[in-house]
Amino acid sequence: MDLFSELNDRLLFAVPKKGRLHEICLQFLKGADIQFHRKPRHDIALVKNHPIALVFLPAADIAKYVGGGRVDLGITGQDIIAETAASYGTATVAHDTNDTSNSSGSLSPTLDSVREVMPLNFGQCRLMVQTPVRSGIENVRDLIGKRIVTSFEALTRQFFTRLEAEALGVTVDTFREQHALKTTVEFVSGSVEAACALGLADGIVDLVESGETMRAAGLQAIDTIVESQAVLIANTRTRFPKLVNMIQSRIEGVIASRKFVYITYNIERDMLPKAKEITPGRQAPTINELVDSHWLAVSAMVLAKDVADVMDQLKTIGARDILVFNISNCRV
Ligand SMILES: Nc1ncnc2c1ncn2[C@@H]1O[C@H](COP(=O)(O)OP(=O)(O)OP(=O)(O)O)[C@@H](O)[C@H]1O
Ligand SMILES: O=P(O)(O)OC[C@H]1O[C@H](OP(=O)(O)OP(=O)(O)O)[C@H](O)[C@@H]1O
Repeated sequence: MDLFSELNDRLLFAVPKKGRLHEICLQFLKGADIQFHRKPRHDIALVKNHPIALVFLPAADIAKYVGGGRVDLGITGQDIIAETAASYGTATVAHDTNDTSNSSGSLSPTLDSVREVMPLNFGQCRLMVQTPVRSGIENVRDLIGKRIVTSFEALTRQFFTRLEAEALGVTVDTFREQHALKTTVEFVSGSVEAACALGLADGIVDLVESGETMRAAGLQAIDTIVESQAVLIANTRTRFPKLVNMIQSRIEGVIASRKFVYITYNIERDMLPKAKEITPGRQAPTINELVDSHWLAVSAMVLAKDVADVMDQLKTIGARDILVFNISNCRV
C-alpha cells in the first residue's frame, strides 16, 4: 500500500520538526510508547503500534494544519496559536464542539475548530516588546510611529493597533475604520535581536525565556504581549476521538512522571506525624513496619523540584536511609 492510502486510516499527529520543542516532543512520544521509525529526510513516519502517523512540521505551521482539519493533533506553542489566530483575525482558539464528523482537509483560514487539549509544562517563554537599553525607551507608547521588527507580525500589529487606538481615545474598530497604523511592523524569520544593532529597528518583539539573548544584544523588555508554553492541540472534528483521549492520558502520565519523584526512608515510630507532614504524598504516604523494630518505612511521591528540601527536612527529624527514585511512567 502507498503512503497516501496508508494515511487515510490513521490519526495524523503533528510534531515540531526542529528547534526548541523538537527534542522534548520525541521524549514525550517515547514515554507514551508511540513507536515509529523516521527515515532520513522523511517528514511523515508511520507509528508501528497504533493507527497514527507522525507529521514533522515547523512549529510555526502546526496550529494552521490542525485548524485546517487534515491533521488531528499537534504539539506547538501558545505563542504560535495566538499568532495564527491573530493572522486570521480571530482572537482566541475556540473550544470543543463535540462534532466528530469528517473534516474538510483544507488549510482554511480559521482556528474555530482547534481545541487546546492540555498544557505540556515545557517551552515556557514570553513574547515581549524590547528596546535597546541605550535608547532610553521604557514605555511602549514611545514606540508609536517607530520601526518594529519581529517574527510575530500579526500579534505585533494587533498590539500596536490597540496601543494607538488607546492613545487616540478611540475603539479598535473605529481606529481600523478611520486611521492607518503609524508604527511600522516588519517581519524577519530569525535572529530578531540583531535588528536594532543593525539600525533596522527602534524596537523588537521576540521571545524571552532566561533573558540571556536579550541582554547579550543590549536590549531590555518593556512589555509582554503573550505568555506561552507548549500545548497539545486537537481538531474538534477529528475522526479519532478515542485515540486522542488515549494519547492525552499517556502524555499526562509522562508529565506526571517528570514532575514527581518517589522517596522512601526509615523513621522512628514517634516521628511519624512529622514525617507525614513533610511527605504527605498525593493521597497519603505508604507506611510499612520494619521487622522487630520501632522503626517504620515510609514511601511517597514528592514534587521533583522540592526533593532536596524535603530530604533536608527528613534528616532533621532523624530519618535514615533516604532514597529517591525517578518515575519512568505513571498514571495519577
Ligand atoms: N527560548 C525559548 N524558551 C522556551 N521556549 C521557546 C524559546 N524559544 C522558542 N520557544 C518555543 O518554541 C517554539 C519554536 O521556536 P523555535 O525558535 O525553536 O522554532 P523554529 O523557528 O522552528 O526553530 P529554529 O529557531 O531552530 O529555526 C516557539 O514558538 C516557542 O513556543
Ligand atoms: O531568553 P533566552 O533564554 O535567551 O531565549 C530567547 C531566545 O530563544 C529563541 O530563539 P532560539 O534560540 O530558539 O533561536 P532563533 O533566534 O533562531 O529563533 C528566541 O527567539 C530568543 O532569541
